[in-house]
Amino acid sequence: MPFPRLHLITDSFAVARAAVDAAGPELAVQVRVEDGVDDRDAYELAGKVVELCVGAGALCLVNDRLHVALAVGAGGGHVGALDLPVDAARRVLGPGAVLGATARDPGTARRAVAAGATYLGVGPAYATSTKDGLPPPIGPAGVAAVAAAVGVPVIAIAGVTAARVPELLESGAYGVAVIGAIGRAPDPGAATIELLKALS
Ligand SMILES: Cc1ncc(COP(=O)(O)OP(=O)(O)O)c(N)n1
Ligand SMILES: Cc1nc(C(=O)O)sc1CCOP(=O)(O)O
Ligand SMILES: [Mg+2]
Repeated sequence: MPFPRLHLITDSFAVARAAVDAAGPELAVQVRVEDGVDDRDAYELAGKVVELCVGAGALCLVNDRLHVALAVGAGGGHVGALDLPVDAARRVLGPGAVLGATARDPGTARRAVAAGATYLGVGPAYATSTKDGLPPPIGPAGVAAVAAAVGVPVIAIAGVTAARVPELLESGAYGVAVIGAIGRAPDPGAATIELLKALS
C-alpha cells in the first residue's frame, strides 16, 4: 500500500473508527493527546487505535510520545520543534519506522530529512482554531517552497478542508493532515470519504 495521503489526527477512538471504516488502508491515524493526558491513558488509547488500524491495513502513528508508539507497536511517530530531535527520534524508533517531522520552511525541511524523517508535516497552511500559538499561515506558496526542497512526502496541515485540497496538491503537497475537518464533522465517515475524493 502506498504511503497514505490522508492523515487523521485525533484523540477520539470513535472518530478514528469512523474514519478507518471509511478509508481503510488509504488512511493514517495519528494519535495525538493533549499534553496533560497521562501516559497510561495515551497508551490505552493508542493500543486500541493500533488494533483498529492493523485490522484495516491502515497506518497508526503516535504524536510526540515515541515510547508509547513503541509500546503499542504503532507504525511510527511524529515529532516537532518541542519534541525529540529528528535524529534522536529515528534512533528511538529504529530504521524501519515511519517518522514524521514538522517543517515550516525549506531549511528546516532539508535538515529534518537529512536527520531521518520519512515525511514532513508542513504548515500552518491556513489559519486554524484547533491549535494555539502557531506562526502566521504559510499558505500554498509556503507549502510549495518546502515541497520543492525535499524528496519525501509533504503532508500539509492546518485549516485543511476538502475544498482546499486541490490547491495544496497543486503546490506539491503529497497529502494532508486534518483534525477538525473530520473530527468536528457531523459525519466523520462521510467527511473522510469527501477528503479521499479530493485527494484522488
Ligand atoms: C502531520 C503533522 N504535521 C504537523 C504536526 C505538528 O506536530 P508538532 O509540531 O510536534 O506539534 P504538536 O502536534 O505536538 O502540537 C503533527 N502533529 N502532524
Ligand atoms: C496539530 C497541529 N499542528 C499544526 C502545525 O502547524 O504545527 S496545525 C495543527 C492543528 C490542525 O488542526 P485542523 O486540521 O483542525 O486545522
Ligand atoms: Mg509535538
